[in-house]
This record gives sequence, structure tokens and C-alpha cells, in this order.
Amino acid sequence: MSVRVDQEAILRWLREAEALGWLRPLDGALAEFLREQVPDAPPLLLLAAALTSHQAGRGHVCLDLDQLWERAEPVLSLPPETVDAPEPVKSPAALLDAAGGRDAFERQLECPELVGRGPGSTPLVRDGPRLYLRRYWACERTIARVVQQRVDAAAQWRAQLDPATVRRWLDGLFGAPGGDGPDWQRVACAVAAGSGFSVITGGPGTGKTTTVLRLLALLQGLHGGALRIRLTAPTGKAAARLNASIAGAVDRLGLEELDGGAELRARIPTEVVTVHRLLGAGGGRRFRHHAGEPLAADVVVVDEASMIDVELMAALLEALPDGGRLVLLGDKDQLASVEAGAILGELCARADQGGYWPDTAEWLEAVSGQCIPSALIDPTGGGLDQHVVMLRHSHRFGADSGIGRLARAVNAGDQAAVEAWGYGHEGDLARVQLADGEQDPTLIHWAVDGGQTGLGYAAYLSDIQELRPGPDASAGEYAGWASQVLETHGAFQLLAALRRGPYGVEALNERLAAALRQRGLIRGEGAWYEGRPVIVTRNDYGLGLINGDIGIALRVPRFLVQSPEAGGAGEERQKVLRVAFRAADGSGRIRWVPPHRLESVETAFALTVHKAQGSEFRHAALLLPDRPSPVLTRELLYTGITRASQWFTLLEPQPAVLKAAVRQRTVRGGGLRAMLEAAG
Ligand SMILES: Nc1ncnc2c1ncn2[C@@H]1O[C@H](COP(=O)(O)OP(=O)(O)OP(=O)(O)O)[C@@H](O)[C@H]1O
Repeated sequence: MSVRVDQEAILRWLREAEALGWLRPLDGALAEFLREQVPDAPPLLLLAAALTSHQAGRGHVCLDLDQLWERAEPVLSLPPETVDAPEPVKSPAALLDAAGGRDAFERQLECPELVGRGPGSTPLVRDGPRLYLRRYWACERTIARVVQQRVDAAAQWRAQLDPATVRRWLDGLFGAPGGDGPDWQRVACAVAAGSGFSVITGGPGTGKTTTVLRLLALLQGLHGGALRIRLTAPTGKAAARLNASIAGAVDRLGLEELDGGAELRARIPTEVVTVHRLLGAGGGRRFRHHAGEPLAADVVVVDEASMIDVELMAALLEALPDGGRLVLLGDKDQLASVEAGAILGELCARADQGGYWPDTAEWLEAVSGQCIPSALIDPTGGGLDQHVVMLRHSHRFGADSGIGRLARAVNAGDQAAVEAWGYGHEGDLARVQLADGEQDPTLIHWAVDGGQTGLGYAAYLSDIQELRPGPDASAGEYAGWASQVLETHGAFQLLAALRRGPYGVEALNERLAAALRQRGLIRGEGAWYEGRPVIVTRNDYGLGLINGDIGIALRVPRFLVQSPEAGGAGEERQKVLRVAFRAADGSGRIRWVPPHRLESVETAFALTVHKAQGSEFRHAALLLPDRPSPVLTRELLYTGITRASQWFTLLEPQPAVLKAAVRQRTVRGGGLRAMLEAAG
């Protein structure tokens, strides 16, 4: 039975949902704005607009109406982070039902002044079962158009290559082909060499970086070293990380052994910039480079492409010159961008199955010498699938690695394998039950002492005391100390799925600080104390800090941070608290920042998995909450597990939560795939 749900009832619900923190003020403001534009706007349309905006704020480009009707709660993640809606606020699903079901809802979305079906100026766009804010629809359309142009031009790109020459180069770079099954790294180089647009996806340690560097050597080899190549990553953190590792990775390629290898090496760039910098971010929203002023680049490589959002991707694709080649690298199974868009996931939707056409497989064999397994050949595959390669072998986590096995099982949704994982510590994995809920001292034992691994926070806090430079130490010695403390700190990280509640990072940070104080590992009250680890939550160009940077508060002599050359004694040697950050340029230099200058930082004893994306720790411990939550998904678990390079610990109060999380997929609304299929 339907009840009357009028505009006032909807707007009241939106205000209540906002007061509860379920929706952002922006979401309700959109509904109010639409009502001002069209005073008799259908009430459910106002609700749908607010929910579309809510989805955009949570990383969804659109509101998928089919999914909304199937399972509103996980799709909207409402009520958030808790399972029960406090009475008397209805869940949105109950509200929709009360309003008369899907037919009534669909009828109310027919409002041409506010909802368009394509290009135009309405604030909302309806495309199939998807409802978009116009801006996101336009971005997705741009991405689909540019990708489709390049997919359509595949034959021309391949025709420019002589298969025998490519094969010779690949043999030089990879050695003669051999081994069981195809070497997907070679296949990836072949796919990307024969295409203006390609995607190389793979889990941790599958060799994405190594492969792309070989690809660049191949392309430079084929073009006489004349290509202008740009390396880029969506976040400053990811760019800095690649910057720090790329020179070493180029060295390991062994290019010197090739004819002309030294010149080739010199033609492979090692500088990685953010996509914003590449495009020339100014003060406003427009970039310096766009369709009318394309980038001066022949090849653009985007690392960590799973973290790129639709707006940035659309801007990048528009700025790509016609003959420019784009290569996206990333792990399709990781959590997607926090901003709107799960582009890599959508582009790689069929990467596991291959979907290569027989003539693609034939061409790939001719140029790479690798035979594509018949299970991955499909004459009905999509055009886009011919441009996607998945690296399937991890060089970091071999068959005997527990972390690798667990990550694969979680990723595949293999509940039996996950359930078979018993409590205890074996090899590189530990599964620990917290019998006494969030107050269980075992949690502190693992976070502070690292359990059997010995890698917990006590290690860096001890370094602070034990390695502290003597009274006459130089600025360089202080920097060396800070560098060591940051290094030891970076070996361990406690991760949590949630922000709020007893198992969320906020409560954990407080609990850990109290436990460390009790142990005498940190001293002093107040917000700032020596040893406080902080994470930067917003880019601060003035200070040269980027979102995701981690620093540690340390006591240093005043002279050091005011005028390092001055030296000094007595008064001058008085200690002040400064936060030590590693400079982002990969130089390892230490920057000392006064705490009061840091406007957007949070304590980092515990981090959400989202925040830790793009980082890696020797030991990562993931704490699950005591009951299922819409945010606790397979992708979140996988991303958490793969942050660990040597040891992974799962801390859980309730074994059922892990099982539920493995079953639950992150639902991302997005129509890129549908747009490409419609165009192809
Ligand atoms: N074909 C290969 N043979 C042997 N070792 C390899 C091969 N490819 C990569 N490696 C090694 O595996 C490790 C991981 O490689 P790489 O850093 O390229 O992977 P990635 O996928 O970029 O990793 P990440 O998870 O950091 O993104 C490196 O030590 C690299 O030298």
C-alpha cells in the first residue's frame, strides 16, 4: 500500500538524514535547488537527485536504479557503518516502498525540465537504468568517446609495426621466450605497442612497473629514441612512490647489454609527476592542457590508475594529442578512487576471461612469440578487451606465500579457502581472534609489539629514544635519526575498515595512544607529543606536503629548525617539537614542519584501508569490526591484505564478519562499459 509522500516529507527526510550524518549538506541542498527551479518537481525526483549526489560523494558516478531497487542499503551504504536505522528515521528503501514502488518512482523521474536523456542543460541525465549529475555524465561520455576512437583505430596502430622487428626487440629485452604458458609481460608489451590505448592490470608484484619500463624501451627502440614520454600518477603519494623506485627499476632492466642500450636508457624518463601537474593545474578548475592545447607527449603512462577519478580521467583523455598513446597501469581489484569513478575496474571487467579475438591472438603471437591460451580467446569479445592485459604471475608472492594465497582466495570470493584459514601464526600469516571485543589486550599486543613478527609500533618509538643524537650532534645527524625513525615506523601499520565506532580508526588511535603512554613509550599529554605519527589529509602546496604523507613528531634543537648553519649552544640547543616528513622528491631529505603549521593531519596509529592505498608495509595488521557493514567488502579486504609485503595479521572479534566481507562486492555505479558497448 502506498502512502502520500510529498515534497515536504522528502525534504524533511533529507534534513533528518543530514542531521544523522547519513547525507552531506550538499545532497539536500541539490534537492532544495531543484525545487526552486521547478516548484512542482516530483518529490521522488528530489529524493533521487539527493541520492545521486550522495552516491557521487561516495565514489559512484551515478545512481544505478536497478541496483537501488534490488538492494538499496548496500548500494547506498545507508544507514552507514551501522546496521540499524535509528527510529523513527526510515531507511531510504522503506521510503521508496512507502511511496508506491518502482512504477511510481519511474513516473516521477519523467521531468524533462530537470532530467535530460542526453546532451543539454538539465541538471540530471538519465541513461538507461542510470541517473547522473550532468557533470559526471559528460565526463563518462568523454572517456567513452576517446577510448572508443582509439579502439576503432587499432588496425592503423598495428599496421605501423613490423612484427619481426618488434619480436627482435622483445627477445632482446626479455630474453628468448620459454617456460610454461605465456609470459604476460611480453604480451602486455605487444598489446601496448600496437595500440593507442592500453590497460595493464595485475596484482601486487606482478611486474607492472618492470613491464612498462620494458615497453618504453621497446617503443623508444622502435622510434629511434625520439618519443616524448611522460610518467604520471593520480595522487602525489603514488607519484612520489614511483619516483623513488623507478631509477632502480630502470637499472635492473639490464639495458646496457643491448646494442645501443645506454642511449635507450637515457631516453626513458624517471621523473613521475601527478596528473594535475602534467595537465597544468592552475588556480581554477580548468587545466592548461585540454583538447585545444594538447599535451606535448607521444606516450603518457598512468600508474595506480585505479585511483583516478572520472573528472581527472576525462581531462587527461581530452588533453591527449591525436597520435598520443595512453597506457594505464593498476590493480583492477583494489578499491577504486575515493572520488567518483571506478574506471579501471570497468575497463578491466573482462580481463580475467581475456576475450581476445582470434586475429588479435594471432597478431600477438606473431609479435611476442607467446601463444594465447584458447580459454582466453573469444570471437564475441569486446573491442576494448583487445586492449587490456592482465599480468597473472606475482614475482613477489609465489605459490608458497600465504599472503599471495589469501589475497587470491579473497579476490576470487573463495569462501571455502578463507574459512579453512585457522587461527594462529603460520609463515607470513596470522589470524587472531579478539575474545574480549575491542578491549582485548591482544589487539594492543599486536599493534605495539607486533605479535610474533616483532614488528609493531614499539620498534620506532624505541628508535626515537635509543638512536637520539647526542647533545652536540649536527643537523645531518638529526636528519639521519629522523630518517631511521620514519623507516622503522613504515615497517608496520595497523589498518581498520571503519572510521567510527569501537573498531574505527578514531577510537583505535585514542586507545593506542593511551596504551603507549601507559607503557612509557610516549610521554606528555595534549595533541602533540614526541612520537605522534600523523597522516596529511589534504594537499598543502605551501608546505610541499601531499595527501597521504606520513610524518612523526620529534624533539629537535631549536637551532636546527631555525638556522641549521648557526650551530649554537646552551639556550640555542633548547628542544622544540617538529614533525619530520620525508621530502616527496625521492631524495630522502627530511623536512621539519612546526606542528601548528599542519592544518589537515590526523593521528596515524590506525589508518583506514582507503588511506593506506598506494602504500606498502612489511607488516600490516587489519582489524575487522564485530559485525558486518556495507563498507566491508571483498575489495577492501584484498586492498588491506596486499598492503603487507612480509607479514599480514588479521585481528577479528567475530569470524563471521570475514566470511560476510568475502561475499560482499563493492558495488560501483558506472556506465562506461555500457557506453562503450553501445558505441562499439
Ligand atoms: N619477469 C620477471 N622476472 C623476475 N622478476 C621480476 C619480473 N618482473 C618483475 N620482477 C620483480 O618482481 C618485483 C615486483 O615487480 P614490479 O615492481 O615491477 O611489480 P609491480 O606490479 O609494479 O608491483 P607493485 O605491487 O609495487 O605495483 C620486483 O622486484 C621485480 O624486479
